[in-house]
Amino acid sequence: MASRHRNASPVTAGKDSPQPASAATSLRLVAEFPLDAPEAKESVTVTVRFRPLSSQEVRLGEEIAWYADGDTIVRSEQNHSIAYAYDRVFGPTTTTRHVYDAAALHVISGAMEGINGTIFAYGVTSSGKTHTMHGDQRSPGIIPLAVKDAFSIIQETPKREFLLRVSYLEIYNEVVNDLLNPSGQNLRIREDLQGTFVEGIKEEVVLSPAHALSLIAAGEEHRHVGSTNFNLLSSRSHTIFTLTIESSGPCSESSEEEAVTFSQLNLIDLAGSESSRAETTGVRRKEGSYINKSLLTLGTVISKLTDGKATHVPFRDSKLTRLLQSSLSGQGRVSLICTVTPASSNSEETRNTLKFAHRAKHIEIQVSQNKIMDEKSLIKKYQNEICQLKEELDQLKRGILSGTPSKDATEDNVILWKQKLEDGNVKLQSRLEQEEAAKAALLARIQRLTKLILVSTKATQTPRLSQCPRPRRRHSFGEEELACLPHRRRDIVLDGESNDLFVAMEGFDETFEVSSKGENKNRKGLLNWFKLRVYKSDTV
Ligand SMILES: Nc1ncnc2c1ncn2[C@@H]1O[C@H](COP(=O)(O)OP(=O)(O)OP(=O)(O)O)[C@@H](O)[C@H]1O
Repeated sequence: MASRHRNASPVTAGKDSPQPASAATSLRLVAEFPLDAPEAKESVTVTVRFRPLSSQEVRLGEEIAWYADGDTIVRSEQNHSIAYAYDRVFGPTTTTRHVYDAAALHVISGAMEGINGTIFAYGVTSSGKTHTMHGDQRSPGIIPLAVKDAFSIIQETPKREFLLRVSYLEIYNEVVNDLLNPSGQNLRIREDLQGTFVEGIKEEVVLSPAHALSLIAAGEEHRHVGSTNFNLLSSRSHTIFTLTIESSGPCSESSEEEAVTFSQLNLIDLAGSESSRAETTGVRRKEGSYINKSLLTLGTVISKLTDGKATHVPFRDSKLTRLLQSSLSGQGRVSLICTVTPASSNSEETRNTLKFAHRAKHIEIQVSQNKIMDEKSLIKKYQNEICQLKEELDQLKRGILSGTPSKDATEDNVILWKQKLEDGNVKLQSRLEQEEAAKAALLARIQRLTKLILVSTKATQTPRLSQCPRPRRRHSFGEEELACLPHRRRDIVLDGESNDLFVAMEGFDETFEVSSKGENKNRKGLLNWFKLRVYKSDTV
């Protein structure tokens, strides 16, 4: 698969400039799945995003220490010969949409085709990580933009069926907590042939962007956030939002052996690395030391991966690096967005971030499409069950019909049949009732399973849907678009039936109930705006 992003540009001169890339190490895990496409080598996409000086920094008379010199260079204001080069550098006025297009879009579209993807924001506290990953009402972040695009891609891909699941966790003081399930605390990280995973984490099948984002918003309620000297709403934990994508041809058309395409997209908002000036006492200091330790381990892992000689990479030294192991080992696309502040008071921290970013550029990754050949995939399980149930339903209907008089039945037969009933043939009556009940149960099961599988409505657009403007990636993430996405409703017509089935999003209202409870003062709440919109517009 062709690389869709730029390679590292050469670094400009300067005593502080990083050295040319050493031989990059690729420790790719062996994929369990057979691959039908040749693997392509890429490097991690590394971008740097400046935030503007805050009003407080302006008030304090802070000066600019680092600045974006064109599209790919970060330069020191004090010493112009010190400069670093990246795939892209975004100045303080760049919108998140712009960052998304350059740093995230290729990862999301790859994930929809079966290539694992990881995007993470790294930077000191208050440099703009959460602003970049989550965003706010005026400027949606990479997570909502990615979720929306994933559903748009499904809409643009007729003749393929998708199943999307999400999970959302935080690593707080080296403990993994499930943000979608408050009782899922201190979860264990396990390993199998496919890599590391969190045991017992809740995964929710999602039916629409609104559904997925309402789950994130609910999860945000549980995230650890606190006030520090530098940020009133500082993230005190790392969070990983995972979108698991399965897709395959439709059940009826796919042969038994057809593989399912499977991938995971990890969207990570790291807690900010903290300087010793950051404070503090008690809880905040403890949190800070855990955050720094895990980020230090991340830095060490990246150094080892890129120095070409390392025999041991200490993935196991922190929960964060353990969970990122397969991504950092080169399995799937990785995009690192380093957020920095131009402020002179943070000059040294910014330089450290820039060095970290530069090292990460030399990680080599292999891009390949994952396929599952067996029945492990959930989508295959559902598809097969739907086919089987439809067959059973057919048989049942044929059985019922054979027990009832046909149109062509002779008058004598009809009389005889009626006679039997009138004579109190209770057995036949109850068999009919039982079969009707079984038929209804089968139908209900088919409906429940079918609505979990997402398909493009392009081939079967109803007039109501086609009146809605088609979602386009370039639009802002508005209420109207969410309301008009096709995934809120799925019409299915079963053989011999003409049921127009409306999808009631099971669990959605319930989840929303939870997330729409009163405001949590501590919560960063950047997705709160979203919930309010959903509440108004998304009643299915
Ligand atoms: N690119 C930007 N444009 C405008 N405002 C920004 C930008 N980046 C960050 N900000 C603002 O700066 C403040 C701090 O940003 P944010 O909370 O995203 O930092 P953070 O890196 O996530 O911090 P922490 O690690 O402490 O959680 C917020 O008020 C945010 O709105």
